[in-house]
Order: sequence, then C-alpha cells, then structure tokens
Amino acid sequence: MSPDLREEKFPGIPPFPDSVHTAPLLRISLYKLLLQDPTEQDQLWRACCDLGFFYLDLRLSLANKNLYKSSSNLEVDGPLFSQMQTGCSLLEKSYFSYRLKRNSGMNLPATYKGLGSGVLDKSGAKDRIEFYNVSKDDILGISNALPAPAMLNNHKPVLRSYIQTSHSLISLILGVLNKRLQLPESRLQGLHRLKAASGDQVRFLRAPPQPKEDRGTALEGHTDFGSITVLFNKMGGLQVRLPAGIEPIPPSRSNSLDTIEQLHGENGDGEKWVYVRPLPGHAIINLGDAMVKFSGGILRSDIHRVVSPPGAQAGTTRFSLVYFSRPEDKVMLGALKESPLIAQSAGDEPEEVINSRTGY
Ligand SMILES: O=C(O)CCC(=O)C(=O)O
Ligand SMILES: [Fe+2]
Repeated sequence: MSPDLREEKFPGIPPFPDSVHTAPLLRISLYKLLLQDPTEQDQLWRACCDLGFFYLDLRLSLANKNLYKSSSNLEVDGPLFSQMQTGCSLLEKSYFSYRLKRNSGMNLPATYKGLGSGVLDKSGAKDRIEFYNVSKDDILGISNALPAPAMLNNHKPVLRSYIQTSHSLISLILGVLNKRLQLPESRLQGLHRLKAASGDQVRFLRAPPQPKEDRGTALEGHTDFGSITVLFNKMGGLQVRLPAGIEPIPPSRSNSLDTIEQLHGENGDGEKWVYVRPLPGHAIINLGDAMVKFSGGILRSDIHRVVSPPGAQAGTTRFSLVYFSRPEDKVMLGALKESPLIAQSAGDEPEEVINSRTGY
C-alpha cells in the first residue's frame, strides 16, 4: 500500500490498523466519471465485473458540475455525515421510545431492527447491530408518510438532498454499465427513476463495542438485494469475501494480539474474508443481486458482513449510513436480453423472473 493511502485517517476516531489484510478495492474518481473519462469508465466496469465493490472518490475540484455541491456534502467527513451521526445518537433516544411504542402493541412498519433481534447462524447467536430504514418514497412524497421518530421528521430536507444525490450518483454509474452492457440508451436508468415507486431506502446502522472476550459478527454475511448500494462509514468492521483469484492487500505491520483475523470461512474453498478500509472523502459502492439478474451474471454482487472493528477501533461505537437503490416496484427482475452481450451470457436456460418489490 502506498504511504499516502495509509495517512488517510478520520480525525477524532482511533486509526484503522495497518496489521490486518484489506480488500483491494479500486478507487474510481467521480470527477473523472463526470468528464466521461474512458480509462475511469474501464476501471468502473472491471470493478463491477470482478468484485462488485469499489471506492468512489467524491473529492471534486470542478465547482460548476451539477453533482459537485451535493456530493461534497456527502463526503464521509463532510457536513451531512456529521449531521447524520448526531442524528444517530439522538435516534438512540427515539429508538427507545419507539421500541416502547412497538411493545405497547401499535402496528408500526418494520423500519427499525433492534440490537440482537436477529439470529446469525444455526448456533442461535444474535446479531450485534441495530438499524433504522427510511423509505425514499416516503421522504419524496411518492407514498404516504410513515410514522417516524421526531428526529427524522426534523431532518427531512437533509434526507431529501441525501436521497437525491445518492440517486444521481447511482444513475451515473448505471449509465456507464448500461453502455458497457450494450443496452439501448438509458435502459438501466429507466428502471430506476427517482420519482417512480421503488423500495429505495436510507439506512442508519449502529453497532456498539463488543466485549473484549467475545468479539464476533455483528451483521451476518449477505449480498444486497437491490441494484446499487452507496455506503459511508468511518470505522472498519465491514468485510467482503474475496472470490478465489483476487488477493487481499497484506498488512504492512505484523499483527498484534488484539485483532485475530479469521481470513478463511468454514467452506475452505480459497475465498477470504477481509476488511474494507474506510477512506475519507470516499463512498464505498457495491452492486446488489438485481444487477446480477439484469446482466445475466456478467456483473457481480459480492457477499459481505460486519464484524467487530479491528485494533483500537474495537472500543468505539460504529455508525454507518447506507443508500440502497432498488429497481422500480413494477419491474420484473430478469436478464435484459435485448443486449447481445447479456443474451449470450444468460444463455437459453429458462430463468426465475421475480418482481422487484414482492420478490415473487
Ligand atoms: O455497515 C456497513 O458497513 C455495511 C452494512 C450493510 O452491508 C447492509 O446494511 O446491508
Ligand atoms: Fe449490505
């Protein structure tokens, strides 16, 4: 790893250690994508085919581009994210009253998942993360407003701008993939219109420190169900499972006893679980299962999970902020065979085509 990469730290939180393996995510520049730089588009395409995860560098220098203002707000250490972090700690309090209301029998939608309310594996181990989902359609007035804690209602303008900016980043990425997949003009973007009803969500996650003698998985391994996910976190803990053939970046310093890495999963098939190092000014982007379906398997949605943050970060509460995009509710998920490339990759086998919203 180059020294400049290691120096990229988030002020105010313990550093991500140099003693663990990390995922070799490509760094794609939003600035260059906006300029339609072909080399950058190539890199994006490669990242989406090989791993399905990459960094999007949001630090722009060109002031008059459309996305500039809102994307600089979206920087991981930028004003919006700090606001969301304050929001999250306020949310802790509203979580509590919200939970009381739920327990008192009110029929509220399942937008909140409490700490330890999910089971991780066959042993019955509990998850170690809580999250709260906010629907795009609710905030943009496409569906009826859902009951929500007061703190969220007070943040509707910033949520709206976050949703709009994340959505425009996603449209830009879809545009590059659309061309490389040899699809008709704006085909993918047309399945993800901002104003159409869809299951897009903003998610706030919070994982408190785990006891030293019992550190484990906080959120179990999964692939995202939707199309493209935009993820902001400042602390480590996110891990991706690298497919055979993609090697992790080795530690630059030998491991200390405080982080015991379990690189290999139970199946021992050569795949390795490695940390994604959070970088200031960058979003982490990953593809979901819908993109694998649309592309007839050309694009990849990689399995990932959240574990206890590595090294000195283990003692600090971890927050993350996610935007999940999904195809519009009416869309049926299947290979877009009007592209010769996708038709060839999908082959003639009949495939299971499911509805984007209902999953049937
Ligand atoms: O918190 C993170 O870094 C990842 C969360 C995640 O993968 C999810 O909510 O689907
Ligand atoms: Fe995820």
